[in-house]
Amino acid sequence: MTASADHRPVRIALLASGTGSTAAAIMDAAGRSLAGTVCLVISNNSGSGALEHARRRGVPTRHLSGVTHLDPDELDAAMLAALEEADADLVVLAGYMKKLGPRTLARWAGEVVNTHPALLPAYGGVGMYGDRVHAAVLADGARETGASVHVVTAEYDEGPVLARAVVPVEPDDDVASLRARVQAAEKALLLGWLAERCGGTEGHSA
Ligand SMILES: Nc1nc2c(c(=O)[nH]1)N[C@@H](CN(C=O)c1ccc(C(=O)N[C@@H](CCC(=O)O)C(=O)O)cc1)CN2
Ligand SMILES: NCC(=O)N[C@@H]1O[C@H](COP(=O)([O-])[O-])[C@@H](O)[C@H]1O
Repeated sequence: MTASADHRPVRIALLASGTGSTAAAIMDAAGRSLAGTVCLVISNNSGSGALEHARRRGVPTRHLSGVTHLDPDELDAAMLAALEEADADLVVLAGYMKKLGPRTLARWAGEVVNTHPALLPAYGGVGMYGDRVHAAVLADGARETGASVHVVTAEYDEGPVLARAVVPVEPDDDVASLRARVQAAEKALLLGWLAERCGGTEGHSA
């Protein structure tokens, strides 16, 4: 399916915790190579680069976290309300470091996706995020790693994998060089999947 049922551009909400380079890539593609629109960017980190990228592009933002809502159930309800208000069709976790709650998952069942910087199920689950993933790959002496786009379910990284890209590990890699190579492949993979989901020109092979 490309546009949503009423043939409007797919409304994409982004959740991100940190630098926001993935979120920025999606915002830059929206309305150009990607037939979708970014309707909201939410972060648990009020100082995140993701929120700054959104503000510079005139995209609405929200800071929702354990600081704004001490009770996890209230945070989940606030997340649901913010996404409903934004009329989101699709929710993309683009470097979001907190567990998405059950109310939000139930409302967008199957329409919440995450990008993970490894070939799931390898190097996934609790504690597996950001540079910790790349460090574990290097510590194991793995010859290849990659990126995965998967459906978000109740527990971390357990949902069905929708797309994956294999990335070689070079003998002289450190965390920074491996991160750079994986994140380049990850953005291409995610934008390609989004183009197939929403309509667009950046097709990809799974
Ligand atoms: N309900 C779900 N929520 C989230 C998922 C998911 O699959 N289901 N994926 C994560 C993204 N992620 C990996 O892709 C991931 C993020 C964070 C963690 C983790 O261990 N987090 C720590 C806290 C880290 C922090 O506070 O900075 C923890 O929970 O102890 C694992 C995997 C996003 N949400
Ligand atoms: N387990 C989740 C996880 O590790 N997500 C990773 O966080 C990075 C965010 O980078 P960005 O803030 O520059 O987009 C991305 O590489 C993403 O795969």
